[in-house]
Amino acid sequence: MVYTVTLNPAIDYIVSPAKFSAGEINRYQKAVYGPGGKGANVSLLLSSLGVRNRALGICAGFSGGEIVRLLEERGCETDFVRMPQGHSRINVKVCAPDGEETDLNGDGPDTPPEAVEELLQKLDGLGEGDTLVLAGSIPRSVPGDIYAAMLRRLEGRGVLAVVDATGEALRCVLPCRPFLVKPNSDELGELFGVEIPDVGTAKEYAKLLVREGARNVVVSMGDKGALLVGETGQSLFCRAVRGEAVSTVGAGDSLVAGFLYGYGLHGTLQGALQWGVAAGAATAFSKGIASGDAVKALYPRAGNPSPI
Ligand SMILES: Nc1ncnc2c1ncn2[C@@H]1O[C@H](COP(=O)(O)OP(=O)(O)O)[C@@H](O)[C@H]1O
Ligand SMILES: O=P(O)(O)OC[C@H]1O[C@](O)(COP(=O)(O)O)[C@@H](O)[C@@H]1O
Repeated sequence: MVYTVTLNPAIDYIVSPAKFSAGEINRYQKAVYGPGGKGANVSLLLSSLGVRNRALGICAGFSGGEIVRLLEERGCETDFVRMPQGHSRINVKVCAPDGEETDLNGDGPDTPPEAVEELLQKLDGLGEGDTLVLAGSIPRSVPGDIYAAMLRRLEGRGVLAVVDATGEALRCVLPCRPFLVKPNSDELGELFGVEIPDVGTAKEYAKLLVREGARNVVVSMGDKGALLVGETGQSLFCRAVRGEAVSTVGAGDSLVAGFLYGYGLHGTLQGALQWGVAAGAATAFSKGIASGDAVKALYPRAGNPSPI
């Protein structure tokens, strides 16, 4: 069974004004909104692909209730810790007519240690055959090494760990030997204080994450595609599917969901990467997270990942 954890879920509110200039009134006609936050997005797409999973996390207030309701409405099993104070964030995504996207992502509500402890206890039942996806930002009030603490708590239980995090939260999980980490190229660059202009540079720095403990690293590179570097020295690149991007919000989370779906289907990193790239594109080509059917329809257009 796959479990996703979203410490900082959100309602994603996506608007596409006819013009967008900072400092001015920008009017839009219709908004698309849905449950968001990285783990929640992974759960949404896995459910739509028919992979049984449970979305865990911490939420608060009216928006937290709505996030859970929307997830369940779309077929997800949920088990969120609900906090009595504050409210989960509403992240506004502005898609400008020139294709540029602006994200306004909140900090999230104050999250006391008791809420975190309640969540940790929910993880105690995981064991052999389970996959745990830890994804997204950590609210300020929660210790920055919480993902590493979760993985240490599960050590020796045979749980496959996937981490989509940034900065120190990512770095400190590496000694726990996660099965997969998925920075995008900007996040990988930030970790080392460098720019990642091309696949060759991405490979060089992904290898360093493997040396620090990651078993596999997927570097997502937007409309270029995605690179995988594995602990066996294997590196594969899969070019992005060509098409017109509508909104790339959730493309990275979709890549993670597609990767897990493909890994379950084929049992190979190559198959996993190809499904991941198809899923990322399917979401980039739609507003909001793509449906499982859209991912399956796009899969034949995703090229075979090849050694690089
Ligand atoms: N414009 C696009 N066209 C085709 N595929 C895309 C596009 N943007 C993203 N993708 C696919 O989705 C994956 C994840 O997107 P990316 O933007 O790198 O992740 P994140 O959302 O984490 O920044 C990419 O590796 C790519 O395969
Ligand atoms: O937790 P963070 O890093 O603030 O990110 C949250 C945002 O990222 C998303 O999960 C989308 O992530 P990706 O575009 O990286 O896949 C949104 O749903 C959400 O608003």
